[in-house]
Amino acid sequence: YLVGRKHSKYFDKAGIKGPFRWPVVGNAPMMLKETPKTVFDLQWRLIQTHGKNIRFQILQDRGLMTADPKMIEAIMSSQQTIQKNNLYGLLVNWLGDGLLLSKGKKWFRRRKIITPAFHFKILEQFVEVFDQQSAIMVKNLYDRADGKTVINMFPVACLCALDIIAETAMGVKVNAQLQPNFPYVQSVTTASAMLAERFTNPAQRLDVFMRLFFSSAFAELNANIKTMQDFTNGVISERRDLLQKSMADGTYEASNAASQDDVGQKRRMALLDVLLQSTVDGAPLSNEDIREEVDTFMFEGHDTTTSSIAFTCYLLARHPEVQARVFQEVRDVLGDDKNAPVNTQQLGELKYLECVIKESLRLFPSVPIIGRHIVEDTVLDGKLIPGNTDVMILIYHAQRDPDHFPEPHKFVPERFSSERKGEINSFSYTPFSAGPRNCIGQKFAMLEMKSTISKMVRHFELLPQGEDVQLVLNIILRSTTGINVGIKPRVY
Ligand code: HEM
Repeated sequence: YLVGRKHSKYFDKAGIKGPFRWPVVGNAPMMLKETPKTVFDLQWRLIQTHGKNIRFQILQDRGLMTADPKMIEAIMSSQQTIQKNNLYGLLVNWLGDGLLLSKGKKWFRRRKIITPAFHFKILEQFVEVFDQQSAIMVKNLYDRADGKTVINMFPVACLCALDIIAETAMGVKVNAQLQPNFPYVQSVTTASAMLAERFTNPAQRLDVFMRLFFSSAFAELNANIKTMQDFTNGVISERRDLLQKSMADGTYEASNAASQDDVGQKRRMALLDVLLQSTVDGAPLSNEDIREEVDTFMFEGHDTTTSSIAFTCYLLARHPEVQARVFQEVRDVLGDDKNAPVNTQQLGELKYLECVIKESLRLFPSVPIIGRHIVEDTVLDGKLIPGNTDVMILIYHAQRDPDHFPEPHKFVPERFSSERKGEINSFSYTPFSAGPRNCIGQKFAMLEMKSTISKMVRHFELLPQGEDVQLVLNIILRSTTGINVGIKPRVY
């Protein structure tokens, strides 16, 4: 009761309003009729009625939703507000204290150690992997390239993204695209789907309820998590042994670039190798520390890029004039040999494609909402926000705010052109978050997306086949109707 009084007092003083709250239960009754499909509309109505900062209460939990760039800036820029909220707890059995979930000193130290793993020199060697795996993706699509067959791009891009992240994070090929029933691949896809289900189904939120009412699903989820962790642990031990052996026999090269192996083949550093060589206060990271981080890359690094690759293909299929411009640029930069591999410099020259991806991430941000927990009373954008408040940053709505984006629902890649630089308020557009807790994989993701999407456009004309998307918040942004296109081989 006292917590409630304090929140009411502070929110009133800050002029933050919200929908009617019932005694004790707050806004819980309003939420009963909402689903992950209706949540975006609900938030939009709340913004229209109460403004861009909205207070809410679900039972004893008090919260603030915001789509206000000034408030978003205050939250994202501050070191005081980097703790995640309870919803992320669903991921803890798999990701442990990895970078996405950790807090306080542990997060700070880990972030410092992991940052060099995403150095440009490391990312540069991954471009070959992006290229090879996207080549497999397009090759697999040719038998459906009749211009009529409806292709849901989500599962297609998902297997490609899984192959890419496994090879770059762990240095192993899992061949998801060639043999999707490989146990590790099955476990990642099954566990991701089951976690998404838990996310959308309030009855499955708490482990105790899962254990009591969904015991077989819970056992299946845990078995899949175990399969993934056993696999990651195996890879880590193997690569630690290799590293120690090479140090012992003098063949170790402490470098962040690719080196040659015994048979003269180029050996790539995986993100995991960088972590194996890192130390905290002189001591190496333990296998368990590394496991949490590698699993975090596997999780954060595949569904997000999948969603973005799929939505970008969808938008290109439905905007032929934009697609024609992308195709022209791709031909100008990459040439007419569809199968010639692409390098980092060329990807850097695909400037219009970059605008297209950015605009696609504006309309369809893979991470449409970020949650934080404000632990102590904190002044944010001149407003005193009480401690013990859950925050939801409504990235999706901030990025469709008509005050900041004229014709907000229209797909206009030119918004991001260099001539119009500076027109977009940085905190109304944050698909990768911003500030100290932003996405560490942003550059990795951009290179990967440019590689896969340019490959699609080089090989196929994308056509507007299939149902339109029906957005649903399901950890990341997905569509209940698929993210559909048709494809026709390009002849040139
Ligand atoms: C289109 C692709 C991607 C999008 C839109 C995206 C978006 C985001 C966002 C919004 C956050 C902040 C989450 C929060 O505050 O709760 C985040 C964090 C993170 N992302 Fe990404 N991400 C993408 C790809 C990747 C990739 C490819 C990797 C790894 C290879 C990655 C690794 C991470 C990690 C480790 C964090 C946690 C960082 C920290 O808390 O210090 N992401 N990402």
